[in-house]
Amino acid sequence: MITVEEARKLLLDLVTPVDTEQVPLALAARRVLAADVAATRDQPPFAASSMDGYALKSAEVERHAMLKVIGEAAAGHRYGGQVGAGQAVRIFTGAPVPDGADFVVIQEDVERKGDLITIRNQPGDKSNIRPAGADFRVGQIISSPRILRPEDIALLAAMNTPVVPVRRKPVVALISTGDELVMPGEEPGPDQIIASNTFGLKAMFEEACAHVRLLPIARDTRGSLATALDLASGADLVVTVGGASVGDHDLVGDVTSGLGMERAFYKVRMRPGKPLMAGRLNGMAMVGLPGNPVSAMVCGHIFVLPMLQKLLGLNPQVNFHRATLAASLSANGPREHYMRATVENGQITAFGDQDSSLLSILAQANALLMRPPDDPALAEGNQVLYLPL
Ligand SMILES: Nc1nc2c(c(=O)[nH]1)N[C@H]1C(S)=C(S)[C@@H](COP(=O)(O)OP(=O)(O)OC[C@H]3O[C@@H](n4cnc5c(N)ncnc54)[C@H](O)[C@@H]3O)O[C@H]1N2
Ligand code: MOO
Repeated sequence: MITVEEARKLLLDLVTPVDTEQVPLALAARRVLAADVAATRDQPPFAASSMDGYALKSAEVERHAMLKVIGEAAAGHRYGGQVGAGQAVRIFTGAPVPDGADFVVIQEDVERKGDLITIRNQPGDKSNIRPAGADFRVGQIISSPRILRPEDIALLAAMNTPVVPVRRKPVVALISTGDELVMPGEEPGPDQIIASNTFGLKAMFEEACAHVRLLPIARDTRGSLATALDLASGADLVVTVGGASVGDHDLVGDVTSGLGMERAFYKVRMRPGKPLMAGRLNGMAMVGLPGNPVSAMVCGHIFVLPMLQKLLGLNPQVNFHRATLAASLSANGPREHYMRATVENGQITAFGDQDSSLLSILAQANALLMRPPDDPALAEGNQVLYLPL
């Protein structure tokens, strides 16, 4: 059996970055920027007032000075003239500072009567002027690749970028397998349960910027599975859930082999998630996840998310954090173990029952505590690694 690290490497070898597309800025949030974007203007494009007040010459700023107001500059409407000695221009936040002025006295420090102002309080040294280009200059770059956050979107907008080059969303076809499954909302028969994995995985992959095609549940027959796999064609990645183990009704391995899959590996030294398989099927990367609900979700985090990152042109990574054990742990077996756990204030506690069918415990967890293979028993207070959920 191969290690988690080896499996991840083989999985990443199955995918290459998808092509790019142009999307309107308003639809670019959470997409992956595919090329550097350069500012096409300076911001602000002119020296601008940062306060409401009066623009004048700094040399004339002193308590009791009296100046004549000769005009007004508002945001979007500059004052076209020149500010001379003894003169001031009424100015508002965001307005271009008129020629001749190099200081803005805030209106709270001024008393106005008609066209005359008197500086009542000594203004500080701050000029209240933002120089042209203070925020960014023409040519300043937003570098790719990056997932566009609302903060990046605001900057792209300010740089006057109405259309943004992003990676197309990788298409993931998701197939649940099993006679026991019905869709949420359907009436399950007495021996049936509700398909949960595909919905959890769909949410996970969509959060990672994939376009997910949820295909009909494949029944435990070769024909049904082959039909579902056929419906997957055209996807960048096909993910099956269940039917990966050794039981008589676990058909994914057989059926994909029959369809010509070049298998990359089967089985990983990991818990949960041992019966994981992967390969290349009809030009698509194919991952067969184990059916146990927690196994499928954990494998989604550990293996499929890095594949999506690579498809999106990002550097694939699984970022472990460190925490202190709040309760002791018994020795680990030979498989790398991902334990559902809660982290609070740097203290981590694994749940007592780690059965891979227990979604209710997964939903309470906010971390997967990682135990390396053959890790010895650990006392409270030891440092461990975990993945935040
Ligand atoms: N003799 C052995 N039996 C099993 C082994 C083994 O090594 N030898 N491995 C166990 C491990 S570990 C896992 S994990 C499971 C994986 O089995 P499959 O991938 O074949 O999954 P299924 O048998 O189809 O289902 C397992 C379990 O999960 C439920 N399931 C499946 N799909 C869904 C879904 N979409 N939503 C909700 N629940 C789902 C299914 O009903 C089963 O209860 O094999 C062990 N057995
Ligand atoms: O790997 Mo199974 O995923 O241990 O439950």
